[in-house]
Amino acid sequence: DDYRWPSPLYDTLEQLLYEGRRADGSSLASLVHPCRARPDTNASIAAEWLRFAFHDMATHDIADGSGGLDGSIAYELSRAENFGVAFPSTLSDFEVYPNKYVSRADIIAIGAVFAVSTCSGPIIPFRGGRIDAWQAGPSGVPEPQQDLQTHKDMFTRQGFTTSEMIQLTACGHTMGGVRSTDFPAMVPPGPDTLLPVFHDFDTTTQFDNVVVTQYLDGTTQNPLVVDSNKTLTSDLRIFSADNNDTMHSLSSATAFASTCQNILERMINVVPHGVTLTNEITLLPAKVHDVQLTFEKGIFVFKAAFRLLQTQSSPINKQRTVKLLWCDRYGKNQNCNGNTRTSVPAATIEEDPGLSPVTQAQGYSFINYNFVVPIDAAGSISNFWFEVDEKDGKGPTSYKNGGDGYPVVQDQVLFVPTLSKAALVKNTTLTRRGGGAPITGLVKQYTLVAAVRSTNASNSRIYLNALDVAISGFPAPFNTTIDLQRNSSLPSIGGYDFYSGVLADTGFQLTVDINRVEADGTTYTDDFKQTTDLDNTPYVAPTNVTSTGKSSSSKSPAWRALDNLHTTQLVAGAVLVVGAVMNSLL
Ligand code: HEM
Repeated sequence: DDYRWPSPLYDTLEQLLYEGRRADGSSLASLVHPCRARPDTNASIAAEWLRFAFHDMATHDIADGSGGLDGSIAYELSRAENFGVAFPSTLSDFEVYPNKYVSRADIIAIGAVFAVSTCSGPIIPFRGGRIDAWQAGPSGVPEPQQDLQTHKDMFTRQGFTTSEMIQLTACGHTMGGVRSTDFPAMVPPGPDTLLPVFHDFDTTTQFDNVVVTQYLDGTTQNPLVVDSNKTLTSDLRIFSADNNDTMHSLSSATAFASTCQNILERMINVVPHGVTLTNEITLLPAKVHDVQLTFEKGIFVFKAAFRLLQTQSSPINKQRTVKLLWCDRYGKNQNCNGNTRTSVPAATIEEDPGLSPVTQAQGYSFINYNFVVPIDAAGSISNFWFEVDEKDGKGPTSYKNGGDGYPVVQDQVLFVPTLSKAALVKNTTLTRRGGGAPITGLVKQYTLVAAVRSTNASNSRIYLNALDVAISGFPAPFNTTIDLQRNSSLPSIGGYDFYSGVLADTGFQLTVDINRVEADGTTYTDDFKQTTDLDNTPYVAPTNVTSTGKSSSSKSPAWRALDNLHTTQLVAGAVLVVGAVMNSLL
């Protein structure tokens, strides 16, 4: 495998798929998992999500490359082919999840993967990289009153043969059913007309072959097969389109699962021409995440989380020790030429095995080792790695990112969440796209703070890009750039000055990239920072640091004094003092 950290696109997609949540913890998977019904209705959320993906895809034209899974369905809900309450509910389920690296179309695809696996179906391999259309596209989703030839032509246009049309429809119509609120002639409403009555496609709510076996043995109650109005029995026409050959081939549970896995994978990978999908996003056995060099309570800290897999069948090894190790970026210990720093986790977090249906179905859960360590600003940090010792006599295993460790790409400009904040304010400035009246109501006003390494900073431009694509109704992304100004109310610490800027946003997931451009054009970026917690970030105190390594004899007395300080453990409270001493030496 050629994965190397950081790979923000891969890392972000991997987290959403296998942890079920976006970076700030909001869980997409928990909306549907475990195979849930929508509160206050009888609807299967999994069925709604799977159908949503089909309807977004179904407009594809393989000849001209238009349409496909591109999120255009958000703008197509007024069409008869997309009618019913399920579509707006699903759209709002997905609303808060897209961001810089995950398109709404990728979320629709992951939604289909979750939907199938949470109801005990196969795991559909997932690739990311779909691109959102941000506007309505062509129409062309099948409707039940259309004749067989029309349906065959539509699936041919999408790139599927008759047999594949049968497979896809059977794999779709194994969950959920027809609802009275949408088709009252097929499904008579109950006494409460607002509460839909469902006639399910088969007698199970699971993703299974029962839809096929009940069709073949004549016991099916699928309204699209048995309704007395033969105009609406599209499943009967489709399932029997090749003398039931395809339906017979789907009758065993294993054949159904593997055929559906393949054909649904193809379905979610139907994208407009010109869109290139990533490689399959597979579960990383050891993953680094939530890495941040920053200031907390006046201390320069490095934070990193290390995620390991845990098989659900075996207990966590309580003897295991996990260490973070790192090298200084500057000074005599640069690149661990002298000392190597090390520390133990500030917190160990066992994750709920039900975090993502896909991970759970593979028999895994996660355990996270979260590190928070004080960093001597003068020495800073260049790269880090982990050592895991199971205490089984085999010695520690190193996790070095396939080589030289995990890089701390830069320390020149750093987001400082804990000095940043967000407040709800009355809107005065934001207007609608394309002009018109200002948006009424409250907007979130952010004050965002960056730490800037003081070296030559007066010649640099410090600015941030703020992006929010999770906006109600998806009118357009919020995308803005603001320059940050030196904030004199925040005194400099350890060779860093603080800069800040203010912006307002109506969306649900603002992320910022903080940039520093030097006079010679060199650019440093602290990429894709979340703004959910900011000054409410739960505080975890830094752990002690141990320094190991041989001391060279050819050092100045001042360096020896520092060595002593380091080997006797650099504690959180002492870091600023040390930083000051070393600054004066460098
Ligand atoms: C000619 C092809 C198809 C036609 C005419 C068709 C038609 C329908 C109709 C009329 C309903 C009932 C909707 C309602 O009551 O609001 C339905 C439900 C559903 N369809 Fe299809 N469908 C087709 C193909 C597919 C395919 C290919 C998939 C997915 C792979 C799919 C997935 C679903 C699901 C999961 C439901 C249940 C939704 C729920 O319970 O909320 N359908 N379909």
